[in-house]
Amino acid sequence: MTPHNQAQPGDYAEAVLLPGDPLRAKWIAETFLADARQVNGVRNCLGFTGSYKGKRVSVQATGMGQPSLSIYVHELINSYGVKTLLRVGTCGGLNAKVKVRDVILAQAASTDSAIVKDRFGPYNFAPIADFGLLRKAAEKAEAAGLKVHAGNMLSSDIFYHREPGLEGYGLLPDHGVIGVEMEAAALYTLAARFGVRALAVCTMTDCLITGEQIDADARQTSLKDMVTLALEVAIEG
Ligand SMILES: O=P(O)(O)O[C@H]1O[C@H](CO)[C@@H](O)[C@H]1O
Ligand SMILES: O=c1cc[nH]c(=O)[nH]1
Repeated sequence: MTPHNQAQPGDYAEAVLLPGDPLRAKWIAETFLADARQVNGVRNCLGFTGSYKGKRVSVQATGMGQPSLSIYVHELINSYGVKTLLRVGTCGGLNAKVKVRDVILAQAASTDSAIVKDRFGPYNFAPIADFGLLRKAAEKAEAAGLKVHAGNMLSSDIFYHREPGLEGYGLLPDHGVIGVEMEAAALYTLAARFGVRALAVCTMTDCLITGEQIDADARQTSLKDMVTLALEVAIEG
């Protein structure tokens, strides 16, 4: 047990899906997992373990932002022996090629966060996805006919910028950064630090160029493709 997790050793599978939203964790457990049981409820940051296609898988909410994700991921790795971490998130779109409901595989995660910057002194560390997970996700998405984009994500500490639309993102969209969310860079940095595997898979739910958004119902259905993809990758080990 940890300050943020009441699960016992062995309660988590080696592969864990990581949504920001605790209710998404519950929805994933209820919708996709067989024999799911809740393993964590501290702060309502819900965690569940069950099975998908006969293989043991867990899902744990991380809350929003890199400090919150870092706590859950640090503990999952160091107290519960988790080896494969798959973020299943939502993101904003920074590139006209990425349409609402498309899935982004975060090949790398740029960031404005001190949580990554302060760790490396004079160096600019590049947080990157595990190549094996990324390749597997890309292959499975293609086989399933899913519209996915692999590319550079921004993990920002800021949701509401003062400037409208793309203006808050400086030169990043011109340098191939295609989406913005709030956790992947910390996830990749912790995975590198502790020698485990991580990939962030995000559904684009609001386009910062056109202002188009999907409503809550459409959000749920469109997240199904992303969650199925992440589960398929998770069970292959
Ligand atoms: O939908 P989730 O996984 O929470 O991800 C995105 O949504 C939240 C902001 O609304 C941030 O956590 C961001 O990364
Ligand atoms: O962090 C996020 C998540 C979804 N949409 C955004 O614009 N930002």
